[in-house]
Amino acid sequence: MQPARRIALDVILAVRESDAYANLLLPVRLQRAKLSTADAGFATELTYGTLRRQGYYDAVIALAAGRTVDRIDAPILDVLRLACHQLLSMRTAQHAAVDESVQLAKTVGSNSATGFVNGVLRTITRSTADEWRKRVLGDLDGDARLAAEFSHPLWIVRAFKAALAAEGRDSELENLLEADNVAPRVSLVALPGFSTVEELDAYPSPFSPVGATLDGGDPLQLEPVRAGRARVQDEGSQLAALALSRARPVVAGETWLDLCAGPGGKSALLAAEARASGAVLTANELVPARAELVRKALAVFDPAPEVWELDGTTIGDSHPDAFDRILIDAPCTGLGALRRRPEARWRKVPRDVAHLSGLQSNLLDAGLKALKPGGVLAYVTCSPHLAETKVIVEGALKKWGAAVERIDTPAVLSTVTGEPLDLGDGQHVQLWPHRHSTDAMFIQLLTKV
Ligand SMILES: C[S@@+](CC[C@H](N)C(=O)[O-])C[C@H]1O[C@@H](n2cnc3c(N)ncnc32)[C@H](O)[C@@H]1O
Repeated sequence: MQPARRIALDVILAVRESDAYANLLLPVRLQRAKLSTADAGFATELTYGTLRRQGYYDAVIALAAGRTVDRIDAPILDVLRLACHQLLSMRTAQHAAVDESVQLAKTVGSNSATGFVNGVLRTITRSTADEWRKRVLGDLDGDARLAAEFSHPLWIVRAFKAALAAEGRDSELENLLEADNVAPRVSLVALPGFSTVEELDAYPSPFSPVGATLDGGDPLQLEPVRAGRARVQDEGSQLAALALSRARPVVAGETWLDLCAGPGGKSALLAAEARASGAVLTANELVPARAELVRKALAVFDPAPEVWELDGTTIGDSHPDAFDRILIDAPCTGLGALRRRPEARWRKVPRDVAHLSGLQSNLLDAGLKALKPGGVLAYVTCSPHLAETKVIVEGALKKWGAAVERIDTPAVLSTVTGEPLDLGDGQHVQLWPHRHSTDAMFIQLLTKV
């Protein structure tokens, strides 16, 4: 049995059985197995592609098996999904995909399950990928058709549709869903004062002045990354941190707070910006294990910024009118980062939005209390869901009345980026994978009068 397929199946099993994150577990398994570059690439495509397109493959499997997928043993269903990806989306030879899948099924199921896998896969091989597509889409139309075709839960398709419509970009929904199914290239940040884009031997990113894009290869092989002078970071995240640090000139001695800092990516960039301008950053993270990651991310600084472990919703009472700049990179559904977290779309449920939006409102309210009059606060999410973005900001503006004002965030970012971002109307920034090749990051700068 090919080790690449075994690894892909193990990761997919762990994602389902123990809520593992594929993007964290897979690199560990690949490194341990010492696969060749080609085999590691094959395992990666198999794992991520299967997880992303799971909804679509389930529809194919249900048709081929003549039963709904909830009536198939979960590990056997995982084997079938893996095979579907090879048969319908990759150029794997059919006999290899079928035979190896049957071998995999033997390791996780009974003899009868092995026969079942063989039968279902033989049925799938009798039609082309295009014929299966036609069968799956059948007479579906509208959002349901897009959900099936691009393998997204229907509620997420509808949330994206509403967020695009709010910008008059209704016609871009297919492009957005498609972009979620393509693995992004690795994006790096060169921490100012510690590294440079030139040193990273990568292409300068189009928008972030401190960003670089790798064409391929393992970023951990780069010395600046290993030393913590440069980091893997989505370009949208870089722009969110820079929108705050460069919103206006820094006065030496300013106090900055990153309220929800774990695992520390934006804190590291803010700390570098603070160091260069004489400001003092404090990071805060509720979850102790994640606060440790923040300390690790900040270890390159001497002295390293303090890391607190407070509940951010209490910061307004414990530190009223205390900070010149505050970043609230709020806990969110992460719907804007689906291309980087292949299984995430199947884990989220609509009630997550309701729970998180309450927390987001409380964090924003606390942050505004902790902001000095005249200070700048950046409210950021890596989700474009309106209930986590504009609705939260509008709620805070309503509550605070004339005491809080929006800052024209697109205007601020236009002074930061190399290329114009081509944003919609309004004072917020909504980045999009299909337009900017970034996560769908939302950024709103606010000031307290
Ligand atoms: C979107 S992540 C932040 C990502 C981070 N800014 C970065 O760039 O690496 C949100 C973080 O908020 C933390 N969090 C959740 N509830 C919190 C609270 N009540 N107070 C402070 N942090 C909280 C989560 O544990 C999570 O680490």
